[in-house]
Amino acid sequence: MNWNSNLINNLEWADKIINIEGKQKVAAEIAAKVKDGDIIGVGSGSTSYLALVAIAQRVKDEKLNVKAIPTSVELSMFCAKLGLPVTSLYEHKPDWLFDGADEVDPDKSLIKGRGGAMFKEKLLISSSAISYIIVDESKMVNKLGAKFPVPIEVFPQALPYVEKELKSLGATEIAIRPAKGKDGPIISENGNLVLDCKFDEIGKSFERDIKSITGVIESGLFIGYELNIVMAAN
Ligand SMILES: O=C(CO)[C@H](O)[C@H](O)COP(=O)(O)O
Repeated sequence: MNWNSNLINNLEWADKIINIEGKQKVAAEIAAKVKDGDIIGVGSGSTSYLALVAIAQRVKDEKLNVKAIPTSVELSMFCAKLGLPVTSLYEHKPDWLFDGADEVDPDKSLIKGRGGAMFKEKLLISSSAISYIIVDESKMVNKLGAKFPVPIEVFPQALPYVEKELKSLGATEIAIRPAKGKDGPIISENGNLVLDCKFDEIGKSFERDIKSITGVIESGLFIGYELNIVMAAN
């Protein structure tokens, strides 16, 4: 068993990753982009984890000087475990980043945030010169919202107001994301609630419309960003 597979086997969700071989192949392609001195933004989720493992392997083998900016506590812990030095947006701007997505439409717009990390993920994508989004065929949709609701991070006391505003934007279902392993709602890494919101139609202005509601920290809609979609073969 090599170094990579040891780490992957240690993950509690390793056996749940769909199309692991295809994603590992793409992870190797992403790792091949690493240059000495790079500052790399690290997205959250299982696909990002596979890319991180491949990058850490290259860094270790070739003794590269690379720093990561993780988008969640989970990925920060993985960076530590993999021996990848971590930095922050205070000190560095990412040269490039990789991340996953829950849905990708034909215009390369995304829904992200199954892991609840969309605020930091959007901050990193907005701060980075180049963004690689790793997906497979299962993430491709004709229309955003086809498979996933839109995650929205909300300041807790703003909940009644935000719900009212989301309904007037056309939300047909609004669910407060429940925690696992704790009673009550999930609390994001920024101390907020996460709503999962369904809309019949997601218009081009929706990302801006949702963000303009006082109390909304961020949504998982990524519309009109310059993204490189990297597809894992099935
Ligand atoms: O946005 C995310 C986390 O907030 C993830 O990138 C997205 O949920 C995809 O995850 P996975 O690679 O595990 O399918």
